[in-house]
Amino acid sequence: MASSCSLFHSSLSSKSKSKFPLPRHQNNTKFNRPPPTVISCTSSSTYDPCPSTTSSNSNSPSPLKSGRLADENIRDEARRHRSIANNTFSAKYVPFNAGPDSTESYSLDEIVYRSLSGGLLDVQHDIEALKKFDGAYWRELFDSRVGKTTWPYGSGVWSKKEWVLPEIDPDDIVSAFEGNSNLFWAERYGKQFLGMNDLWVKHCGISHTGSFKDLGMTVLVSQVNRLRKLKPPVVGVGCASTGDTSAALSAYCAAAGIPSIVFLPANKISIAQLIQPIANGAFVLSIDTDFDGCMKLIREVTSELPIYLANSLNSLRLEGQKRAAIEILQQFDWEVPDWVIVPGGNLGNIYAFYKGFKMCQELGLVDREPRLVCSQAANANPLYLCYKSGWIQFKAVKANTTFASAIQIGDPVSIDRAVYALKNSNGIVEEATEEELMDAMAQADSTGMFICPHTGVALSALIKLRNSGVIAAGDRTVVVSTAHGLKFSQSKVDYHSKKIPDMACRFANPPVQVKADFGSVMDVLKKYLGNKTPNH
Ligand SMILES: Cc1ncc(COP(=O)(O)O)c(C=O)c1O
Ligand SMILES: N[C@@H](CCOP(=O)(O)O)C(=O)O
Repeated sequence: MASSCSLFHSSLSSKSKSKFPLPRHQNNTKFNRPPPTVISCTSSSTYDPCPSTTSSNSNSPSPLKSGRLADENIRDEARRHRSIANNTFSAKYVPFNAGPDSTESYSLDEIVYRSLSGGLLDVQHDIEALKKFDGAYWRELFDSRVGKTTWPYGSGVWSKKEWVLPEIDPDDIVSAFEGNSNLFWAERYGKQFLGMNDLWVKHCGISHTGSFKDLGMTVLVSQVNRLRKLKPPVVGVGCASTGDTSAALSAYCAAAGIPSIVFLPANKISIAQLIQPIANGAFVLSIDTDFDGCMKLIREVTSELPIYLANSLNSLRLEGQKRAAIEILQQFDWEVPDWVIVPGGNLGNIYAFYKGFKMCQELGLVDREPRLVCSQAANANPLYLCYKSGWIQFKAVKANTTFASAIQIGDPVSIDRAVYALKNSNGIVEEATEEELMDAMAQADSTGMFICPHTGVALSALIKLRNSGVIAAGDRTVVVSTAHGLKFSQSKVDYHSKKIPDMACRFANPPVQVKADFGSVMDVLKKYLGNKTPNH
C-alpha cells in the first residue's frame, strides 16, 4: 500500500507530461485533445479453442488419470495443449450501434474506451467465423466444459472463451473459476406470493467476491495482464464504485499482482463492501461525493495516468457479464425463458444480458430471445423516467439514498446500451420504492433465500408485472440476483429491528428477548407453537 501511495502521488504531480499511453477519445470537455498515442500489438495467439482438436507432444510422459502429467499444474497442462493452428476467432472494438458504413475499429490491445464521436464502444466478434460451427456444435462444446477443472474452461466465463476473448492466451487469464452459479428454483416464494411454479432466481452473487462483477472482471483483468507484458506498461487498474466493482477489481488484481485503485463514495457503501478492497490491498480513496462524482473523477484520472479503467464504460467487462445469459439458457437445457428481470444502475448489465441472448439466437443455439425487464430503485430511476417518456428524453437525476445502495446511480454511463437492449427485446422498465424493495427482500428471505436489496428491486418489478397480468402465472421467469445478501446485512438488521423511519417493516421477524429460565422459555415457545398450523 505504501509503495502504491508514493507511485501514484508522484504520477499525479507529473500530470501533463505523462509518458504513458493514454486512452483514446475521452469525451469529457477536459479530454478534447487529439487522440494520444496508443499501444497496439498484433495478436499472435495460436491457442486452439477446442482442446479436443489439439494434439499433445507424443514424447511427453504418460498422463495421470486426470489428463495432467505428474509435475504439471492446470496452467501447464493448458500450455501443453496449445495448437500450432492459427486461432480461428477474433474480436475488435467498434463504435456501439454503428451504422453499416462505419469502418472505425480498434484492436482489443488498444486502450480505448470511447469512439471518435465520443460514443460508447462495443466488442464485435467475427460472427461469420463463429457461424462456421452450428448451434449444436456450440451447445455441445459449452456443455462439455461444465464442472471441470481444465484451465481455463472450469470458469463459467472462460468455458465460453471463443465468444468472450477468443485471442487471449490462457497463460494470461486471471480467473477464480467464476460463474456456474446456482439457478435457484424459487418454489415456495413463487407459489406462495405470486402463484407461479416456474420462477427462478439466478444467484450471480454466489460468487468469488459476492457479486456478478466477477464475471466481467476476470475478462478485464486478464486483458490487463496481457497488456502489461506489452510496452509501455499499464501501471494499475482503477474504478469508481458503489462497492461491488471495487471488490471484484481488487480481488482479481491482487490474484495477478497488479495494483488496483478504487474510488468510493464516502459513507455510501456497506461495511462488507468497504473492507473487501482494503483487505485485498487496493489503494482505496474514500471521496466525499456520490458514485456519479467518483465516476467523473476516475474518467478524468484515467485520461491522465497509466491507470486502466475498469468500469463498464469499458466494453470488455460486458463480454464477461453477457455469459450469465448464456449460462441461464444452458441451465434450462437451451430452452428460452419468457422473462428475465435485472436490477439496473450504471446499466451495463442489462445490455450484457441482451447481448448474450442475442448471440445465442444468432448462432443457432436457441430460436428466440426472452423479454427483458430492467428494474430501478425509485430513488435512483433515470432509466425508468426515460422509459415512461416513451424513450423520448433521457435526463440524469440526482440519485437519492436507497437501501439498494449499489444502484444509487443518477447518470448511468451505459444509458444508450440499456435503451437499445430494452427496445430490441420488447423490454419493460419498472421501479421500486424503498418499502417495496425491502418487503420483497424480506418475503424472499422468509422462503429460504438471503438476497440483497437489489434483488428486492427486481422482485418488486416481478410483483407489479404479475399483479397487472403482464407476466402470466405460467411464464418461465428468471430474476437475476446480483449480489450476496451477506454484503447487505445491515439493511436486514434495520428492517427486522423495525428501525426504519416511515416504513412498516411488515415482514420483520425480530428476536424475542427471554429470561434464562425454563418456565419463561416454555411460555414463549408454547405461544409461538400455538400460532402455527402444520404446513403441508
Ligand atoms: C449488486 C448490484 N446490482 C445491480 C447493479 C446494477 O448493474 P449495472 O450497473 O450494470 O446496471 C450493480 C452495479 O451497478 C450492483 O452492484
Ligand atoms: N454497482 C457498481 C457501479 C459501477 O458499475 P460498473 O458496472 O460500471 O462498474 C459497483 O459496484 O461499483
